[in-house]
Formats: sequence, C-alpha cells, structure tokens
Amino acid sequence: MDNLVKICGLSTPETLDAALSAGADLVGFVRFAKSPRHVGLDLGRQLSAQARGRAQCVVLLVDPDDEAVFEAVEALNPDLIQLHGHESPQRVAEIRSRAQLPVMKAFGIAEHSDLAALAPYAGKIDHILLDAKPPRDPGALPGGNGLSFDWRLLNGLDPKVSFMLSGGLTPDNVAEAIRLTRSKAVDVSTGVESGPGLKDPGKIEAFIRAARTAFAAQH
Ligand SMILES: O=C(O)c1ccccc1N[C@@H]1O[C@H](COP(=O)(O)O)[C@@H](O)[C@H]1O
Repeated sequence: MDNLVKICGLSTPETLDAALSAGADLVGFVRFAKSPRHVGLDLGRQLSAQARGRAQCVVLLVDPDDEAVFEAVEALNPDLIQLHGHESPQRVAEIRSRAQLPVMKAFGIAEHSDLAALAPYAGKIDHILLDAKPPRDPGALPGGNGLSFDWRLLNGLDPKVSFMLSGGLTPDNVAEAIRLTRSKAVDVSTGVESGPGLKDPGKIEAFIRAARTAFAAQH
C-alpha cells in the first residue's frame, strides 16, 4: 500500500466521477443500512462498473453474514473487501476464503493498547485500516463518524507494519496526519462531505491534492 488515497462512501455517479477524475486510487461503497452512504445492490453494481479500470473498488461491510458477503461480491465485483465491524480473526479468514478476495480489516484506536488487537489477525488479512473508535452511543455508526484519534499513538508501531490511516481526515489535516504517522495510505469519508452522505467534489479534489503533496514530501 504505497501512496494510496481512498475515497469512501461514494453513492452517486457524479461524486464518484469527481473522485475518479481527481485521481483516487481506491473508491469505497458502503453496504451498511444504517449509514447515510449505504448503496443498494443495483446502485452498487452501477457505481463499481463506472469505476472499473480507473480505481480499485472496495466494498465496505459490517459483521456480514455469508449472504451479505455473497450478494455484495456478486453485484459489485469488488477488488477488496473492507470489514468494519467486530469480525473475529476466524470469521475474517472465512470471508476471505469464501469470497476469494483480499480483505482489509478496520481496527479502532483510542489508546496504545488497542494496537495489540492487530496481532491475532496476522496472516489472515491483507491490509490493516486504523480508524478512531466509534462513540459509545449505541446508535453510533461503527465508522464514518469524522472522528480522529491521537496519531502519536502510532509512534510505537513496528515501521514494517503497513497500514491505511482513517478517521476524521480532512483536506486540512491529512498532510499533518501523513507527516506524523508516516502512513503510506489514507482513507476519508466525512471529511470530504458537505453534509451526511453528501460528497463534495471540491473537497475530494483538495483532499487528494493535499495527500499527494504530503506523500511526495516523505521521500
Ligand atoms: O462511512 C460510513 O458510513 C461507514 C459506516 C460503517 C462503517 C464504516 C464507515 N466508514 C469508514 O469509516 C472510516 C472513517 O471515516 P471518516 O473519514 O472518519 O468519516 C473510513 O474508513 C470509512 O471508510
């Protein structure tokens, strides 16, 4: 995962086109009914076809059962599955093997000890996504809350561990996040919206530009 930008939660052809035209490396489609970014299967199929060949397509699932995995994979034909719930290492391995697709598992980080949760997934996942922990409110989404965590918590992470950084990133803070964490991949949803689920083409372009400049400054 080198110098990659993922724009997540795209749900219209127009905003997807904005992300693709601005050079997003990965585009994410949320399959989680409680999310304002949720896409139905028909829309997901249409959007992933639009993105094919221009960016990697990611389908985001939360604690999916086999049927939810199967229907998402069948309709969206994604390049990568993002798991953003409480999937155990064993469940992740099952999903990866049944779908025959690479998996990126999200981990919520609030304190240094949360990084210990990564170890049991070694060899069972293809990519690590580090996000803020969701609010304790039972109605809160498991992600996509526009909340960041203290990036300095990653100082102790083995530099050989490659990860995608997410959680509260915006066009204004992504450069600082990349500089502090030395992350080689970033993911954003809320920070490029003008309202819940409403992606803003200008913010998408500004985010990608800021991330690219910050990646270039790392070398
Ligand atoms: O975006 C959503 O609606 C969503 C729903 C359920 C789980 C994860 C979700 N989004 C992911 O959350 C992180 C952080 O997003 P944000 O930039 O802080 O809004 C990101 O990986 C999204 O892909």
